Amino acid sequence: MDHVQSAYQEEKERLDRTLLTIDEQLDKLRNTPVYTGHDYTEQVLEAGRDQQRHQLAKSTQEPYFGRLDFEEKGGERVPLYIGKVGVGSDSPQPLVIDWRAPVASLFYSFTGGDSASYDAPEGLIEGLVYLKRNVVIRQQILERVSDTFNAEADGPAVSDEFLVYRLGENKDNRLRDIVSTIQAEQDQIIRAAKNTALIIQGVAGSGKTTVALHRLAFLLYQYKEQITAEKMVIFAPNRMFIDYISDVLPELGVGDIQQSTFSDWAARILELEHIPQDGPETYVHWFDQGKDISRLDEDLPGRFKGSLAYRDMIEQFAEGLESSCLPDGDFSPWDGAVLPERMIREWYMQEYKPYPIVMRKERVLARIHRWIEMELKKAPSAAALKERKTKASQREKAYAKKWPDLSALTLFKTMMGVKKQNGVDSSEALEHMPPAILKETQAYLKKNQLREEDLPALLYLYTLTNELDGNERFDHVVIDEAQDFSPFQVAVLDRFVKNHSFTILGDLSQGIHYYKGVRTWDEMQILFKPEETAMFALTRSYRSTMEIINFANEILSRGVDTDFLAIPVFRSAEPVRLIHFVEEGCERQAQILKALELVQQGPYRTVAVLTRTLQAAEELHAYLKHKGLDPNLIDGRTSEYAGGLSVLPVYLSKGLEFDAVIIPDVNAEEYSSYDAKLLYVGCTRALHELWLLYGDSLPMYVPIDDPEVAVQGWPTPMESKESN
Ligand SMILES: Nc1ncnc2c1ncn2[C@@H]1O[C@H](COP(=O)(O)OP(=O)(O)OP(=O)(O)O)[C@@H](O)[C@H]1O
Repeated sequence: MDHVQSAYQEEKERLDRTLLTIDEQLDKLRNTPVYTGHDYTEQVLEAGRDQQRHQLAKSTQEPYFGRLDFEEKGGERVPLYIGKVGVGSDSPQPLVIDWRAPVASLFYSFTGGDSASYDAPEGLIEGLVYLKRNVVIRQQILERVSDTFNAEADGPAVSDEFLVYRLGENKDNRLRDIVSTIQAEQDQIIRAAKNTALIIQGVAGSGKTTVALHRLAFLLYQYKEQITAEKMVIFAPNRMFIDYISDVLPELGVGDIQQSTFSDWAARILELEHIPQDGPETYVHWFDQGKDISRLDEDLPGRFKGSLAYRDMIEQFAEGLESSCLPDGDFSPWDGAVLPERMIREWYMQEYKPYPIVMRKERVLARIHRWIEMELKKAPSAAALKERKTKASQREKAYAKKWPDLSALTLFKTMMGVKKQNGVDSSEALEHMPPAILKETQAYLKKNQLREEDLPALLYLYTLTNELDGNERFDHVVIDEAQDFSPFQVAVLDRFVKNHSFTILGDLSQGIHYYKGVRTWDEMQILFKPEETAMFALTRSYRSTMEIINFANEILSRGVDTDFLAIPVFRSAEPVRLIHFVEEGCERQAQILKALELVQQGPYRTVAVLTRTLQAAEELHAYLKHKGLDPNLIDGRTSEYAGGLSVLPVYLSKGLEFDAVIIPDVNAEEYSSYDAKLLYVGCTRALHELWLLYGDSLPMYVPIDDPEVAVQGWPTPMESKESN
């Protein structure tokens, strides 16, 4: 029997034994009567049994995915089986170890060599690794056994073979977990300590979103006593993206973590009736009209309203509120009774000083109410009492109205000079506003409109004037696509999260929303003290083939000055294809259809056509439908991702991935010299195959001259056959 066969046999026997033991454990649990009484200890025990029942039922289909043979210094060599869920046993060695347990980190961090170590609660544990093995089990059937390290057979290196096999698979319409192939650079981020603002620059396809989701699952396991799922949140760029990633956490056995867009969350906190959210109109404005972005920068409303200078301006305005809130004059509930201003001021400025201003206002008004009630007791007759009560009620209401309305929205309008409020002066703050931005903001505020870019300011005003309650505070915040977030947004979120516990992930090379977001990570890092933050880089791209990554890298290095080029995993497939085609009307669409039909002959489950504009996507979608295909249009309003064939503008493809991608209209006219990043984003969406169709003039950053990275022309019939 050769090595592969004997390894398979060995694992098959071990799997049979494991499944049997899990069955026995499950039987035992199922035969234990469910406790329904009122005894608290028994209830806790029952909850534990219930969770165990669930976990065992889950692990019985695919109990583990990896094996690591480890010999702890001074101990014996033992095989450790690693799965999504830990399973105990009668012996000290668990049957299956949870992938998040300290010892399981060896499975991911070990990159070959003579010795290995991992951090355990009791300190650093050292030893030797003999074997690292991947096992694929599907519905209790052992499908594949693959050794990525075998000290006795292959020598010192860990091979990528299993990873490449996994990456070569076609994707369905959801992001998946990667527990069986987490790479060392990713594991380091997943297991990083909780109370740090981690900032991760990761190239396209380096697993940022995936790593963030695994990190949440890890944190919940590692800090189960300190944090809860409901108080963790992942901010994603849009609702469709949330749908796209929504399977990963349940696959990892984790529920209840909030997944939201910043706008949805902000609107909830601020109790806004309408959610100000960038939609198709905003995108068409910024993306479809080919802007010369060299002229734009700090004067962009999104950039200014995301800056720390703007935050400071708001802070200054909020500080001024303290002195302008209290109405002038004594309070008199009826003629002859007076509560002197001096008294009210003392309550407001001294007794209630420690509280935020909204609470101070509430407390002062409540105190005045109590004072009125005391005074009423002194009324000489029932008739006088009645009369005083009526008067007091009117005057109390009138007095309350003399205080400014401190809701965040009204304060914002006041600050912008659109609403007048007693004594509140915003002139000093407004001196810092660029006049054009102020004018534009005033114009839409007058129409009772708000924009997404105003949400950080509103939230900041809210946090400066209110006390956040426990339910509003997060244990951990993940920001995905963070290059499109502003420093001010992060500064605001920092007030909502405990201990700066952030995972902030993004890719500056994909910063296509140039009208907002950051240009360097320093813009965010300066929000934290050096000991509160750490920076990581993910440099390998796992999504796309070598051919696609090399091609996309060329676009980036020719079109943008960048330090962030992706390193591909050694996975080779079809060359990138550049096709010169006729651009006119129907002919153009017919050729896109032809490309699509050729690509769809491949074994792909998800294919996308990425157009330059929304209008082009709508037209192509209609055409393909008319031709009997079943495409899904993604237009910026879509909240579910259906997979299959998608048609969408290239700027909406960020974060998504498809087995094959076709990008039509790659012309210098459509993709100006400022759009290299946009095209880079489009190209890096493809896992296995990428076609670009162009008319007369390709943008100068597209590498047409390098046969190493792309071939030209339609595939010959021979090539089509070979590729299938
Ligand atoms: N260690 C890994 N093993 C297997 N697949 C991986 C691994 N890391 C990432 N992937 C896969 O690579 C693809 C890209 O992952 P993901 O979308 O999380 O990357 P990203 O960095 O967020 O990408 P982008 O910034 O381009 O949107 C996914 O299909 C993911 O499953």
